[in-house]
Amino acid sequence: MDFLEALSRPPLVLGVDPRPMLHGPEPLAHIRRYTFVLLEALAPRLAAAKFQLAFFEALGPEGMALLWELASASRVMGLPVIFDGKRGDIGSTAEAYARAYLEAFPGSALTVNPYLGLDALKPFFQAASRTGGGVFVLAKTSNPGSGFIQDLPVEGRPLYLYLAEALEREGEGYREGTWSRVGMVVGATYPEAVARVRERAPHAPLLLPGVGAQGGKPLKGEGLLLAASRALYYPGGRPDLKAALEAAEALLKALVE
Ligand SMILES: O=C(O)c1cc(=O)[nH]c(=O)n1[C@@H]1O[C@H](COP(=O)(O)O)[C@@H](O)[C@H]1O
Repeated sequence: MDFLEALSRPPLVLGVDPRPMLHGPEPLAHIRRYTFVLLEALAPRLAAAKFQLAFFEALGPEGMALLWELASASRVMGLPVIFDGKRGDIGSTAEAYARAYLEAFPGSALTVNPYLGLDALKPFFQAASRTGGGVFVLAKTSNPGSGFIQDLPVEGRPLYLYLAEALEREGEGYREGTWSRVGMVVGATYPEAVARVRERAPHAPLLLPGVGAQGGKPLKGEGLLLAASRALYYPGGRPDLKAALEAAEALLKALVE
């Protein structure tokens, strides 16, 4: 399955950011069961599942084994997998990150950090091209302090728009029809930034995290993938299958109608 097919699925992304303290005396076993059931129930209603690597890394080697298992299961269910790792390094190391998360682990797409420059992003784009995957480059992040660097003025516009223009140009070489494999992350907490990035980068899939727990509201539009982690995975602050399904339906209703 090509990652770009995610753009024609329902525009909701389930963030899987497991907190072991919420899962009782045998947290890994409970996280495995809960996530499997949730994925099975929601797979046809989602664009993708997004696994935040930090939460699995924090569980040690067993956490990484669980990540592999859950991501593989998602792919078997026909659900694209976004690994949220915000990776970025010099080109030769970026190649290893790309192999790790777009090939060795069954990722369809990976979030990456642009701080090192375009040469350091290229290995990710090339890997995505090889694997039928996607890359989401951080443009305007959802956190309150993202403007410290990302809003700095560059030739009359904020840095994140300068970046969006450069990535739209770069992404042209990785475009298949309407959509490029070079996407961007823009926080749903900054709807005006989403509109400005979309204007400058009409072919970039945009991943919009920050819905719910961070105060972001559902935003509709072509190529926008709305991501929620706590609001979907822990509605009411804890694992709750029924409430999670209801939360997904409510978000989908707001997105599709
Ligand atoms: O790349 C991301 O997914 C991301 C980018 C961003 O700007 N803000 C952001 O919150 N995220 C991730 O999206 C998830 C948000 O979690 P919730 O606030 O629980 O929905 C976390 O896994 C964050 O690491």
